[in-house]
Amino acid sequence: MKKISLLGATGSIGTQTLDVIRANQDSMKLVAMSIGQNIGLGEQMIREFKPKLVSVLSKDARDELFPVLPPETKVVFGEEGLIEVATHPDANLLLNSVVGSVGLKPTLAAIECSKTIAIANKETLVTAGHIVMKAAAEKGVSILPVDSEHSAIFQCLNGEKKSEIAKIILTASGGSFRDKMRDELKNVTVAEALDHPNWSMGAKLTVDSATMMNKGLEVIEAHWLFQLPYSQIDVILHRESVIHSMVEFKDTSVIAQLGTPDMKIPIQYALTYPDRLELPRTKRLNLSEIGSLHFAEIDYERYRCLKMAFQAGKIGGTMPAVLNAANEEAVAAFLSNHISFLEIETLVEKAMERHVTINDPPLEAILDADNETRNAVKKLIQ
Ligand SMILES: NC(=O)C1=CN([C@@H]2O[C@H](COP(=O)(O)OP(=O)(O)OC[C@H]3O[C@@H](n4cnc5c(N)ncnc54)[C@H](OP(=O)(O)O)[C@@H]3O)[C@@H](O)[C@H]2O)C=CC1
Ligand SMILES: CC(=O)[C@@H](O)[C@H](O)COP(=O)(O)O
Ligand SMILES: [Mn+2]
Repeated sequence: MKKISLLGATGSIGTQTLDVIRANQDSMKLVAMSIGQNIGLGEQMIREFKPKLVSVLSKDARDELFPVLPPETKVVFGEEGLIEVATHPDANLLLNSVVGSVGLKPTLAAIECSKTIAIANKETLVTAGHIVMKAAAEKGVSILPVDSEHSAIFQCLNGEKKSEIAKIILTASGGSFRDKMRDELKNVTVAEALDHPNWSMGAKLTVDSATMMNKGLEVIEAHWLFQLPYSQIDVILHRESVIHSMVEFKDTSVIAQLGTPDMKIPIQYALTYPDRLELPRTKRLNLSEIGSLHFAEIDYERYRCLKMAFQAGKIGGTMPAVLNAANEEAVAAFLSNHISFLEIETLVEKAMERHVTINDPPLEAILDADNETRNAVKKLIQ
């Protein structure tokens, strides 16, 4: 039985994870979960899945939720609450689908308690991949990818030798503005940015997809998950999001993983690995219906966030945490209409320029870099 702690239950990945658990109650059980501010949806979920422990964003939210819940549900809050959910003694697997670098500490705490990690929260590996992977290796804990590209590569690598990989190739849809020239991006709106051509996802990730910072975060995530240098990680534009990523081997052979753009596929695979279960309500891939698949080279001047992410990854140390923190603040400011779309990349660039990298940083140095960067970016926005 998979006994699951779920962080970010009310989000896009969280709700789809609960769909998978609901359909597989004979082999999966929700033990603990966290929500943010969506108390209404959280309450419905608690009534349906009856987790023993729930974490909410704030003490006020806990006080609002606590009286309406069954007495056997324990409600906690804040950063400590996320850690309590991630380390619940009855759980054997953490699915981390909270958004942002707030996901890092709970992941590390769960590894310490020897839980299997199904990781959707890409910011965990972007900010502290070296610490997370080392801790997981020491504890003998598996880190199973949920992100569609990383799940694809994980599936392509099944049984293959790492020494025989030439490169991994992440596919990128190009996001909401892929058919616009760079100077057409000056006045784009939040609503336009949130209109992703292929995937339905949370707001932050949908904007990241439009700037291609998402692909940049995924490049860094792949570097840590598959322990490959950046010279062996490539990105290609692929409009349809049908090929979720590929691996090219030394002998030029390429293995790709395909499927309809439905996150329930990689979520369920992470929860059932190494087995595969039926996924009844997901549309089967019909290539003759799709007709043709398209590919194009990335223009790194058009997608400067992707270029900066490669730079941050290669610099290493605290720089990826700075890239990520600046991006989180800038995207939040764009979503609340305080800055324009193109200012996102300008703010990330300024944050990277002002930062003096600390190599092989301990966790405290990463958290400091994250915090300092957020303050600096907030000042630039005022
Ligand atoms: N959506 C997708 O298809 C994919 C997502 N991912 C990654 O998975 C993660 C989640 O993405 P997604 O589901 O789209 O995001 P959503 O914005 O849809 O959901 C985020 C979840 O985190 C909660 N949350 C937000 N901020 C905080 C906080 N400060 N403390 C505690 N909880 C918080 C939200 O609570 P509430 O809503 O209640 O406020 C919600 O439950 C991201 O890292 C993303 O990059 C990776 C691949 C695909
Ligand atoms: C579904 C998923 O994994 C997202 O992270 C996806 O990668 C977004 O697609 P693009 O960033 O390619 O637009
Ligand atoms: Mn992805």
